[in-house]
Amino acid sequence: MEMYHAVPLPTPEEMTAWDQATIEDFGLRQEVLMENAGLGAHGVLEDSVGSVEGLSILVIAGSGNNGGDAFCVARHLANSGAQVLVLHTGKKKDYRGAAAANMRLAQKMGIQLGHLAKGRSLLEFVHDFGEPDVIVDGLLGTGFKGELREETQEWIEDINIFKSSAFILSLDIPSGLSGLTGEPAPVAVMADTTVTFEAAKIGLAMPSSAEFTGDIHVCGIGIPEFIKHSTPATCSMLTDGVLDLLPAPHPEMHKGDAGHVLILGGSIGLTGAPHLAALGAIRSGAGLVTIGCPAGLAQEVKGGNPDIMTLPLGKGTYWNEGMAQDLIPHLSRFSAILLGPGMGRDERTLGFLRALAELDLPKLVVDADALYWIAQAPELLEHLSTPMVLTPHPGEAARILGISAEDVQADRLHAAQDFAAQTGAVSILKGAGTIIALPDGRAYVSPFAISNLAVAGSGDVLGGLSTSLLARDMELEDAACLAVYWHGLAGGQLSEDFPVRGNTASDIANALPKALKETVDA
Ligand SMILES: NC(=O)C1=CN([C@@H]2O[C@H](COP(=O)(O)OP(=O)(O)OC[C@H]3O[C@@H](n4cnc5c(N)ncnc54)[C@H](O)[C@@H]3O)[C@@H](O)[C@H]2O)[C@@H](O)CC1
Ligand SMILES: Nc1ncnc2c1ncn2[C@@H]1O[C@H](COP(=O)(O)OP(=O)(O)O)[C@@H](O)[C@H]1O
Ligand SMILES: [K+]
Repeated sequence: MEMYHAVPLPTPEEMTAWDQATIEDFGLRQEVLMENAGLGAHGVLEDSVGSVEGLSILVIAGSGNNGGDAFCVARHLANSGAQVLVLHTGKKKDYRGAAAANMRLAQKMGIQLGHLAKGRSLLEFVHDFGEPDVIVDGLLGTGFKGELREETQEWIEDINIFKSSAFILSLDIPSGLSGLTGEPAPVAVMADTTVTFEAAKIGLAMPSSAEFTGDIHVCGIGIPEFIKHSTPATCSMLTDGVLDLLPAPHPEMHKGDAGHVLILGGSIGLTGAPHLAALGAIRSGAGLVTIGCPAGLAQEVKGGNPDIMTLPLGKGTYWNEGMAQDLIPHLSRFSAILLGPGMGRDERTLGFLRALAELDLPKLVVDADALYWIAQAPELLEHLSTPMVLTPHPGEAARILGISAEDVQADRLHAAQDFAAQTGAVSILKGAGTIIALPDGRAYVSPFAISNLAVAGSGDVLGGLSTSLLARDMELEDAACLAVYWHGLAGGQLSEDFPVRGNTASDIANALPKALKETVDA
């Protein structure tokens, strides 16, 4: 997929590599990058709070380059007429490079400095300086890893005391937040606005960071595009550019042009799941949609919906090995298969899946109980040799990875990447900030965190939607990205109509076509 459908989300390491290449290979000095960062942050602050003239601004400068940015912003704030106190956590003699240069310039301008040394509290300084109108947080940037040192944790807690009375601007990232996982370690500054330099770091795209970052502004600092392209970030955030991938309908098309989706799922008590998946496929424009299920459940699965066809398999109400044989004469009619919604956990189902895996299948989306069976019988994956998209929620991913769902959630990006590497399939790790991970390590993050999508059957709709895109001959990666984004847009629309939730999964399916009304050119 072309990268203009997504914006880069570098890891802290990748960002450092861009900085280094810019400074060392390209020859743009670090002072220039820092100046751009400082000026940009000053601009973002004035856009947020208006003129800073006469405001009391407390600037916290850590001992690394994030602190250097802070000294630089302090200079521009003082130039704009603010009353500035910079509290620096490093000793003056310990600053290095561009940070040291900016510290000296701030000093030359006569800006008031205070040494926030280990054992000292930020509150002592506030006592003398007065309550700040604004706090600029340049304590820690992307150079921070691991757990916060005790004194740093206390300083962060002190900054947060002013959350309700002062405007807090974090430079690059709220201090204490991991640029990789978006998790506090264990506390982080609660900013009103974060100005992040050149590109949002991957951690800032994780939903867990939202309560700390406030609004995020990305401010270019002059890293040349060719450097970003020659060492691209492994992760990126999907944008609505991904909607351009949707094949445009043709006035003279016939239903066969839009693919025939087969959904294999349904079991006693779980007949709604394949039905909802069918709605997801129909509402995203599949030409034909058929549910294949145990014959005894076909009527229930169809649920009286004339838009859904059924392919009754076998005789009873359970999946079994023989049904794979029943399927053979029909397989050539289908352009893509969704495997698993509501398929159930009866032992005989595994026999069906084993026999199915030996057949020549079209492209597959594997979800729900099919993922459960893959965790029980991992060799299924090797036998299913067709191109596949796997769509686990954190519990399903955990079962296949052999870790807990909490472990998955604690570092969703790595879990998604491990899952894709282990299964060799394009993988959609569902949940707020859904991640699409590819076996080569690349990953896309969805910008949507929307509680209206957190309803039973929402994943089935996504499964049907993903399969309908595959059925239209989209590449796996493109189909997965578009499906996740489109599902998110539908959720966004529902959040306007149902502000306190209460929508159903069918509502999500039904919202799909209209969700594109504003964004796709007719
Ligand atoms: N490298 C560059 O060329 C540029 C860097 N920039 C800024 O520089 C930042 C990265 O700078 P650095 O790599 O110097 O790192 P940081 O300034 O983010 O952090 C390094 C400092 O954090 C302290 N630290 C590390 N782990 C800690 C822990 N567990 N508990 C408490 N303190 C800890 C260290 O003592 C060290 O002094 C970016 O976030 C950005 O703000 C910008 O100025 C743009 C250019
Ligand atoms: N808070 C949220 N923000 C964005 N998407 C969400 C959120 N909660 C759930 N979702 C999405 O809703 C769907 C839920 O799927 P899943 O967990 O498989 O449920 P089910 O099996 O009931 O359909 C997934 O696409 C998931 O990404
Ligand atoms: K910071």
